[in-house]
Amino acid sequence: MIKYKQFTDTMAASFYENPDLKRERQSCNFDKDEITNLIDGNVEKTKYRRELVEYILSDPSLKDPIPVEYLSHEEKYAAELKKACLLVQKMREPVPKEAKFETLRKRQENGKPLDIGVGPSSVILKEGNALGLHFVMFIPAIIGQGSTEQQNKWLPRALNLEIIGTYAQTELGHGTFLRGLETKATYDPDTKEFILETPSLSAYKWWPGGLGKTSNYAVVMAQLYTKGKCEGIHPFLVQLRDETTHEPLPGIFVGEIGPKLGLNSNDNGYLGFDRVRIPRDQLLMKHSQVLEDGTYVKPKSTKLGYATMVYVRVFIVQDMAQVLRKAVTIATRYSCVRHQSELKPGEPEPQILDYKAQQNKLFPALAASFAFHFAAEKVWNLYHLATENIGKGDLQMLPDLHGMSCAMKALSTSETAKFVETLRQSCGGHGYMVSSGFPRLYGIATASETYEGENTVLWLQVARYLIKTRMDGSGGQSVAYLIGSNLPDNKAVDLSLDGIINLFQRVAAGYVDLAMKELAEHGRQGMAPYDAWNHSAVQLIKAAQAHARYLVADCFVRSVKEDKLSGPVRSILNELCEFLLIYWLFAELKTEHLSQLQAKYMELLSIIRGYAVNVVDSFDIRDEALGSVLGCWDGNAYQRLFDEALKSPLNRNAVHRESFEKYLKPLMKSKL
Ligand SMILES: CCCCCCCC/C=C\CCCCCCCCC/C=C/C(=O)SCCNC(=O)CCNC(=O)[C@H](O)C(C)(C)COP(=O)(O)OP(=O)(O)OC[C@H]1O[C@@H](n2cnc3c(N)ncnc32)[C@H](O)[C@@H]1OP(=O)(O)O
Ligand SMILES: Cc1cc2nc3c(=O)[nH]c(=O)nc-3n(C[C@H](O)[C@H](O)[C@H](O)COP(=O)(O)OP(=O)(O)OC[C@H]3O[C@@H](n4cnc5c(N)ncnc54)[C@H](O)[C@@H]3O)c2cc1C
Repeated sequence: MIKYKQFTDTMAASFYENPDLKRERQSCNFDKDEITNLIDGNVEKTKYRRELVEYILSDPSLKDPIPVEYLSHEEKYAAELKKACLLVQKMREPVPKEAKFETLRKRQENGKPLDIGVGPSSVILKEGNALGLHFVMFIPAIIGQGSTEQQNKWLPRALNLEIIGTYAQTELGHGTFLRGLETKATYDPDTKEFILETPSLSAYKWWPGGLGKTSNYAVVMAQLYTKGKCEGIHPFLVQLRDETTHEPLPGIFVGEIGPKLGLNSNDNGYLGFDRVRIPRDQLLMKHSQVLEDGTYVKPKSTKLGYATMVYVRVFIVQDMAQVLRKAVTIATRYSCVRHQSELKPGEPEPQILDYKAQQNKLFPALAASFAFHFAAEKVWNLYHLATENIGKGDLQMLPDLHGMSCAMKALSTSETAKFVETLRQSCGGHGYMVSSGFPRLYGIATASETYEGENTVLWLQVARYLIKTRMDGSGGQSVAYLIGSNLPDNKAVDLSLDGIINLFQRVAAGYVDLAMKELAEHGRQGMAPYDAWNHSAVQLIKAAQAHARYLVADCFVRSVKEDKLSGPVRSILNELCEFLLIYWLFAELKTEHLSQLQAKYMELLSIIRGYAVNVVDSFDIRDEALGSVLGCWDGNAYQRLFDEALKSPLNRNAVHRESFEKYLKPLMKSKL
């Protein structure tokens, strides 16, 4: 290892706490645990999560020997898969009898497995993991699409990881337009089997997570043909690889699609079929069936086959709140310890956190992390209620669930991606380092804008629901304000939270009406409805976005009003809520309202400045989980940046001998 002049000794560094951070923490005047518990769900859940994270992090076999970024594509996959498998094994073993793991042990003694979940697994699996799709889509697809018999047969094996699966829907030629998928499953009544076929290059499945090398099964979405008729896309449970040798089965062409912008430990894959036969009972038959003679039994709604996507859209909102909490923790702590430039002439360089322009970059993201947390809770509850009703044959809530999950998925992912980039910029040059943690978070946020429904496409689904509601009054609870007499009144702007929510409704309703006008105008000019829709897309998307902001804002306001909060935490959340609402309104309002809100916005910047560091501390993210040299709890950013740089293989020797001798030296010695 090459030498550098050392300024901090290692022992001293382990007791270090940056004085600026220390000062902020000493002036904390609220109970940080209250916010931690709020995010976890309750005190018991916090205790469980903390023990689980400690349990995972204290295992040396789950640590990365070197940062994964220095590994090759192949090594990255192998290293992260190894950790994922060891983690699953660890969760099955009895927890040692140590006081610090008491909650975990009791849980096991009560016959409850240790549930890894999103948060704890992401503590060590940060680059997208090959088993993720198995838990997030394969198992939910069996539950949501399989009959009771099918669930009894397949779920225990999947839950035990005797089989590992993915969700194979997207094809090279089609991702958004599901009716255009080409993979065929043709029923053969003689053998009582389906024959799976990939009829063209564009029909190859392309993208599914964990498909390339890891999965031996998949839920495959294919066009169902029976009795010579196409009945549309349906889910089939298909074995891809031999359960012992892991070799692909005959007629299966499977592989990995190569490096991506992020999530590179996940072996996203391709898949083709050459007349692969599967038994009839591997069509997942909860909602529709093919009888032995080939008779097709229709579902109550063709959209029930899309339910796995709805589930994951809901899941993603929760994931985005988590990504935002990490990104804003990094940027806020770093802004507290970083001093730059001159605020008052001749005075010492201030903390960059004191610049209003910097606060304007950080605090909207801080507030939004709470907004998406509450939105995720709400849409999660709605999902469970709607699914329960669907189970009883009542599909009434389906359109509202679809509208709400699309709106919240699209807003949470697009805002998170934008905020992560702004937060990266807020850390100047150091934010551009991989060791800052931002590139990984950006990789997740931008992928989420595309997967599980590309955002533009989801905005247009929301717009379709808004326009329909405005026209025939048929929509559910989330769009009730657009129906006839419920329309928000045009009273003067009132700056209470309820007043601002009323303003959000007015803005959204205004955009919906503008879009309707535009559609009608195109119609009058003789355009066909589908052409008019295409020509009005810009306005329609604006309406959908304003509606989504209203939905999330409304959730935030309602959650802040709940009486379980203490006075100090309630006022912090109240201020953050008001602040975000004003921030979002700035994007929508005309100048006459702006000056009223501008003063309030600037006042809130100063108030939030007072507690921002303590609020991000209360997110309670361990340094190992944050994965950022800039955002560590102790604020020792420069030392950590340096230590991380020294891990670069280029620093093993003072001279990179081979390239110097072979290329640099001859170049420098050669004459023109
Ligand atoms: C040790 C390891 C431990 C691991 C532990 C794991 C823990 C987790 C780890 C990490 C956490 C990470 C969290 C997130 C991970 C996520 C991973 C995701 C990976 C990605 C997967 C994918 O991308 S899968 C593929 C997704 N694809 C899509 O989403 C396609 C998008 N397209 C569509 O949805 C449809 O085609 C579209 C809706 C756009 C149009 O459909 P179409 O049939 O053409 O319908 P249309 O004519 O437009 O409308 C008709 C009618 O139907 C209504 N409708 C449409 N969709 C729905 C629906 N889903 N539900 C209800 N109704 C629907 C629509 O509104 C219309 O109604 P009417 O107006 O006619 O009334
Ligand atoms: C990291 C990652 C993981 C993924 N994992 C999986 C997985 O596990 N399983 C799986 O099946 N798939 C997976 N996918 C695929 C993903 O679901 C699709 O990429 C996504 O649904 C978008 O579809 P597409 O790629 O066909 O884009 P396209 O639909 O071709 O979009 C291209 C452009 O066309 C626009 N467009 C398309 N249709 C319309 C329209 N009607 N109106 C206006 N504009 C339109 C879009 O807005 C976009 O700008 C994954 C993708 C990524 C990036």
